Amino acid sequence: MTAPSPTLTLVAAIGLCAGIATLVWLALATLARIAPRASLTMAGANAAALLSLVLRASRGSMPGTPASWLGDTLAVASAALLGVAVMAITTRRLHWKAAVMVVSLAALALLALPDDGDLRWRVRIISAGGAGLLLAASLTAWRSLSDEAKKDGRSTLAPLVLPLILIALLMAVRGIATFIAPVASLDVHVPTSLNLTLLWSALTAMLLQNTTLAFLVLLRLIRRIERLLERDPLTDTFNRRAFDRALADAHAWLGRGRGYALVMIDMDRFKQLNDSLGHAAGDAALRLMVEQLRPCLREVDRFGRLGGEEFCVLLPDTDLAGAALVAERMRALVEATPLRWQDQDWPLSASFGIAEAERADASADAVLARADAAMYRAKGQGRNVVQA
Ligand SMILES: Nc1nc2c(ncn2[C@@H]2O[C@H](COP(=O)(O)OP(=O)(O)OP(=O)(O)O)[C@@H](O)[C@H]2O)c(=O)[nH]1
Repeated sequence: MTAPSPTLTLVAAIGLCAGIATLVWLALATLARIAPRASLTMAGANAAALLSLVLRASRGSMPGTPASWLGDTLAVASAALLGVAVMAITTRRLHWKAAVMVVSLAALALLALPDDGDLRWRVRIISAGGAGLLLAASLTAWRSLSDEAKKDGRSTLAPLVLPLILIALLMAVRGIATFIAPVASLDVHVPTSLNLTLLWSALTAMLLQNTTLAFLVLLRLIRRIERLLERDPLTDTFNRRAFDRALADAHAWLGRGRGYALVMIDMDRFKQLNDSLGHAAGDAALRLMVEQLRPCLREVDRFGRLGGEEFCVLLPDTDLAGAALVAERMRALVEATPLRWQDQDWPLSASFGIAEAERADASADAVLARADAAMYRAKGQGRNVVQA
């Protein structure tokens, strides 16, 4: 009995990985319902890779048949689906259009090629289409993850897409190799050292792309759970626990020379609004106020809901004068934007209290108490004012 050729063994290993990955992603999408759209797309990417491998491996026995063309097209489709899955996980949207367009163009180009045994243009089309789509998807994912991290004030997950950029580069290298390597060696069945290297790279890429995507799905789930634990569901501001943690962190920096200020915000005559228009209108007013005030804040600022209609903004590296400016801008904005409810305008206003952290403050609670006292002074002065 003769030993199987090393290239065939590697092709079988890649196929096995693609088959197992298809089943795992299908189970994630349908049984566990974890990131179902992205998981289903990943199942599609692996299934397309497996089918493409089988069809392209049998090219020798059925040259020039539709099966051979389908195998090449599926190779591009697999990379396209991988790109769509990456973007689905990172941007939470399915970007199909560019993928469908590139795969269709590649399919047409592959159809137009003469079947004379010269694989150079086939490999170039597959490499260019696959590498281009995957690179574009990875860069979009990178941008989306970076933007999200800036918004949430967390470290970015963007480097997680680096393995996918590497895979896109490997695909490009495969295309470039067609300009250098002898024509006869482009058939992967021929066990040249170039083909063995390419097949090992493809096996690594197959494992890498699935583990990278699984990692992204997992981290996204963790981030979502963290977000649920630290956000107020009505206004999407920090809840009391998360705000207290941010405040304690800011206070710890005070000893190292980085100050901060607080702006306490309390809506005026909110009970009256609730009693007159109903609780739903009260909720809408809280959401409206938060939406209005968000543009006043920097990425480093923290907006928290302390309870009911009371909010607090933490302004790092800010003194009392800076906090007064921000608070006055906020006060004017709330006053200028009435709540539109059932075709009627209900005027809104809020009272503001500001305080700057001082080295003598033993804890953040002392600063919070000063801002709270200032806010109550604002209420006492007839509301809709800023007090220090
Ligand atoms: N709609 C709505 N109302 C809430 C929420 N949380 C607290 N409230 C209501 O907010 C009202 C707060 O009333 P008060 O503390 O008397 O304050 P106020 O009417 O704004 O009076 P001043 O602060 O003195 O101007 C209460 O009626 C609470 O029931 C909420 O999440 N949604």
